[in-house]
Amino acid sequence: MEAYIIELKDVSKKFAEKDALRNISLSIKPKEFVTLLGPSGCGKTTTLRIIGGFEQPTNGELYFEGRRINDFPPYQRQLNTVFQKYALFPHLNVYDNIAFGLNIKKVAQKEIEKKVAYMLQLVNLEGFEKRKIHSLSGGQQQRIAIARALICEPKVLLLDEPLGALDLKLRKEMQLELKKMQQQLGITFIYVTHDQEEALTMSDRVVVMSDGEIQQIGTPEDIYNEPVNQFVADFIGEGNILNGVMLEDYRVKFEEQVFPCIDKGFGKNESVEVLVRPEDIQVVAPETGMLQGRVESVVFKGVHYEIMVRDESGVGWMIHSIHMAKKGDTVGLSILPDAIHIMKKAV
Ligand SMILES: Nc1ncnc2c1ncn2[C@@H]1O[C@H](COP(=O)(O)OP(=O)(O)OP(=O)(O)O)[C@@H](O)[C@H]1O
Repeated sequence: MEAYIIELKDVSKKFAEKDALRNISLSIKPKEFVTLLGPSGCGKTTTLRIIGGFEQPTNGELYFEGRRINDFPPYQRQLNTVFQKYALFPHLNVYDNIAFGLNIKKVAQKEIEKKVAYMLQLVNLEGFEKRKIHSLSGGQQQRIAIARALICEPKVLLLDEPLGALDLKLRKEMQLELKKMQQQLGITFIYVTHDQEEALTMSDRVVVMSDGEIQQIGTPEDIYNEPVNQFVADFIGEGNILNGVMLEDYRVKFEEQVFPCIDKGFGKNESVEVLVRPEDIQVVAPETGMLQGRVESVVFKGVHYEIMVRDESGVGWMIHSIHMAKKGDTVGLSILPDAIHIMKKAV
């Protein structure tokens, strides 16, 4: 078996004068759950459409199990797509919608019955065979769309914001269900979303994109804990980012406690960005803190308090803590060296 099921090599896409994608290279392994994540307009859908064969790259190569497929039409690629809008046939019932692809292929009716039953069980809608599409909720319709896409057993399923139209609670439920389905079937999923939490919850690897380029590819832990630049740090979760810090100043500022993390290939006089996540800062007594400051605000967020502290040099710090603090109090802030992430400064 090929090491990669899908490979994009230096893929670019121009629409008129607009660069929608610039030199995208991406290798996806069989059975991986890979998510393309980024803000609106960054090129996620264009990447997916190029993989699906609905769009031709302006430059670059596309491989499926090691074979170049640039010139293959969509129906000759062993993949299928689920869109945000379910695109079901309103005049057919649930059974006929799911069976559609197999009917086209003239598969025996007995076989189709068995497979539709399995699919309905997989998407948790047993007994829905005869239901009309318009009588289903949004979540149910999307499950049918997923069943319809999976019944032909594609090797790769492309999903373009498939949960975008659902409310938050249902979305979260479906995230877990989709992940379970993907593991059960052993199919490669390439998933598009602009929701960072969704990407972190579901993916084996996340591809963070901005403005037609890949910023970082990594496991959810990698991109959360070790973002390579300010864009990724900002987009994934919340963080305190100190801009343009000189490592020398920074060492002095944190009283040498952070010296170990300077050994990461950055020069001592290099200007860098420093990221500290809000949950990695502890509010302590003023005399024991690395920094001292005044509490500016405290907001209860359900699982934690969001505390804003302005330090003596005027830098504002956001802290997530399970302990309350009092507005106006002078406090100390303590940060473990491992929680201080140094990133390349944006050019
Ligand atoms: N058919 C097209 N003609 C011209 N420009 C296009 C076309 N399709 C996409 N674009 C442009 O290419 C860029 C990338 O679009 P794309 O739809 O891939 O982004 P996206 O990250 O999926 O955004 P969203 O989350 O809003 O769907 C955008 O600037 C978009 O306007």
